Amino acid sequence: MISTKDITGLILAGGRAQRMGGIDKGLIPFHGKPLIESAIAKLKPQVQTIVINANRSITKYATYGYPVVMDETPDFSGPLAGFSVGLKACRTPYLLTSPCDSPLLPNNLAELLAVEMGRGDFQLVYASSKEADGKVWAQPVFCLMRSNLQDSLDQFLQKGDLKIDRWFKELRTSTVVFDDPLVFANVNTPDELKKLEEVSA
Ligand SMILES: Nc1nc2c(ncn2[C@@H]2O[C@H](COP(=O)(O)OP(=O)(O)OP(=O)(O)O)[C@@H](O)[C@H]2O)c(=O)[nH]1
Ligand SMILES: [Mg+2]
Repeated sequence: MISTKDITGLILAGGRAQRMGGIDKGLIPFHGKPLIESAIAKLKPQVQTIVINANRSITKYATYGYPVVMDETPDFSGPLAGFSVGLKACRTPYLLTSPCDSPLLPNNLAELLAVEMGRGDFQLVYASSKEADGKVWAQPVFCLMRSNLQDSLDQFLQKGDLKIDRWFKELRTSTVVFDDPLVFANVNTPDELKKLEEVSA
């Protein structure tokens, strides 16, 4: 059984946030508090400790009391660059990832992904959401992986590939479908931020 103490939570706050006007998304207020505080509050009870991946505002992110790791590549090459430095900083057997811009992330994310991880010989289990129309969508930035995947990921990135789904295809993976699509709602634009505040008031 994988327990809370076996898991480090990695919050991905390293993107450019271009659709948000290029400001640092993790620090935008959501219900009056920086978005990242919602992610920290949701993840904290689910993991032993947290690591923040950011490429800007490092001093500000550091005030939350967790290690802040920057991408090793300076070109904003996507979330896998964050996974890579998160795996290097991880001191537990498992790493759970979540973006900084999904403030309603599931309270049972770690629990359900860990149960699935224990059901088979999997290396990584990612979340999927069931939308109102019944369609199932992969939510690959919400995933639980074995922390020994560092070499696999670095070899993949060295090939020049950045696509998360192509890395997953190299691994033994499974998924867990969450029925409430709202828990993965993410804010990419000021308008989406406003709408999500309204529905989660
Ligand atoms: N470490 C790292 N994380 C990234 C990078 N690009 C995106 N992410 C993270 O991946 C998650 C999903 O990315 P997006 O929703 O596209 O966020 P974004 O790239 O900041 O926003 P846009 O520039 O508008 O696409 C977010 O948590 C981002 O912080 C990157 O180059 N490096
Ligand atoms: Mg992006």
